[in-house]
Amino acid sequence: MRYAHTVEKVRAAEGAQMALLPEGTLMRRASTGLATVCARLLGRVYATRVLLLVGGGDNGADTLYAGGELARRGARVTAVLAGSGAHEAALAFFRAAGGRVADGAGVPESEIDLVIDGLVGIGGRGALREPYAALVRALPPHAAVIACDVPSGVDADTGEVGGEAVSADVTVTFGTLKPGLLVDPGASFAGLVELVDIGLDLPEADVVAATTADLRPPRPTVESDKYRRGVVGVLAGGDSYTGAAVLAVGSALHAGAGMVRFASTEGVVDLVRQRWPEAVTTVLDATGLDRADLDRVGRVQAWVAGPGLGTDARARDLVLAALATDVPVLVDADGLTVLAELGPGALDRAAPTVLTPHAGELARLLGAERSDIEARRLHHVRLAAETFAATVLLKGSTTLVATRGEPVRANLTGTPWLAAAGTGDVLSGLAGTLLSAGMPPAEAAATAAHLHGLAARIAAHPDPRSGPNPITAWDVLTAIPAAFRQAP
Ligand SMILES: NC(=O)C1=CN([C@@H]2O[C@H](COP(=O)(O)OP(=O)(O)OC[C@H]3O[C@@H](n4cnc5c(N)ncnc54)[C@H](O)[C@@H]3O)[C@@H](O)[C@H]2O)[C@@H](O)CC1
Ligand SMILES: [K+]
Repeated sequence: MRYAHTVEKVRAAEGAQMALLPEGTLMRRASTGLATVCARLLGRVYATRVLLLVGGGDNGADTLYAGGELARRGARVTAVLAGSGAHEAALAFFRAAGGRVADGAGVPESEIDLVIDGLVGIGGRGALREPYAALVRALPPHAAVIACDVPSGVDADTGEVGGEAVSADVTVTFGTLKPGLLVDPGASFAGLVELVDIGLDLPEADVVAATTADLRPPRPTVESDKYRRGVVGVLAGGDSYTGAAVLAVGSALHAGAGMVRFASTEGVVDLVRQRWPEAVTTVLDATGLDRADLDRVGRVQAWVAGPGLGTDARARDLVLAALATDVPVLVDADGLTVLAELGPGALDRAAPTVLTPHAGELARLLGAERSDIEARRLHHVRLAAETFAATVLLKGSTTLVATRGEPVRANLTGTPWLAAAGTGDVLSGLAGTLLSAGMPPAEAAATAAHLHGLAARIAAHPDPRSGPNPITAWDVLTAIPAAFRQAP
């Protein structure tokens, strides 16, 4: 598991440690950790050319100490002092180790093997100001970049990027991850995140991210029968869209459902039955549906409502019927459009509800601009979980899952190829199956996102010796069992 804490919690934990330790101990732990990762990335330190971007705060100080350690090992290290002042002791250490300070305030025009970004860390506020922003723009495009603690320009608490930001290959972060390293857009600037333990004693995390080793997908035991393993009901498809139903049902089947019950209009039921004879299907009327109709479909342990459902009266009736049951309900796609019209009051129910919007759907649910959702993903996913009293899975390059009173879960798997039609239907079938197996809603949603991202990677990158290939939602669906094999 990876844990991220807000700046406030980090500062409190640092303060508590600093009161116990000789002055400068934490900074030396941090900078030695940073130098170690830099040396590893360089391979051979001697005679390499390293450029430091040094801000006026302690982030710059860490960078000067790390640069000094590299200079001692024979690297040619040049520091650009970008702030109005620099940490005196760190600068003295750097010079004594053989480090050079650049004459001008710009990026020197020499060859560079590695840039260490120490402009701002957790003390950064708002968009990068000049001259810092100009330095970031002037960085050579092909140099490897290691960010100290946080890529400068990324808000450590939120991942928001208000202007110029350093695009790092690796971020070496201290004590704990910061939420902005796990949440987009910040996460996409952080590259690989390496944690240096500086001995902080931290409270509960604000954002967490599971590794594949942390996954605990439900597995059948000798006592399991199809009912106890989980029966998932799928309400999907309509006159306009039929593929979504086929994908959601197929995904639920591949994710290990004991049984998938599917209900829709006759044409869609025919299609699903042809493709998935394993599914148990029911034809429902097009009008006047309510909870009694769902009872007729049969007992389920969770409902998935929405993929390809349309947004007409029938869709609304079906969503409301599912919400009127006493089992967990996942609302996706068209179901979310229907829900945006019904409002949060429709989710006043005892059993858990999971919503799986992309940024556009969440914008409709919250009455916000899509661009604002994308710029402030952490804020909006939390707001949605509060407003709708539901578990909210916000899709995107890093998917987030929020539930009231719990840390937000960030997903680390996936591939840009996943941005393809139908992959959302696959995710909802998968998450619905995990819900029906009895997983708590946030864990079911996060585990589904993780497996979905793994399946996409397996499909897009079947051979590690060659590059990735485009994928369809169908490829993701059929790779779900392979994704399960990677979990412990
Ligand atoms: N506090 C501690 O005990 C430790 C701190 N450490 C390091 O210290 C860093 C925090 O240091 P500071 O609190 O000094 O803060 P930073 O060094 O992160 O940033 C503060 C400086 O950046 C400037 N600044 C803030 N926002 C800016 C913007 N948008 N544009 C331009 N300049 C901006 C401020 O004016 C100030 O000079 C951590 O990120 C980490 O690197 C580590 O050494 C571990 C121990
Ligand atoms: K930095």
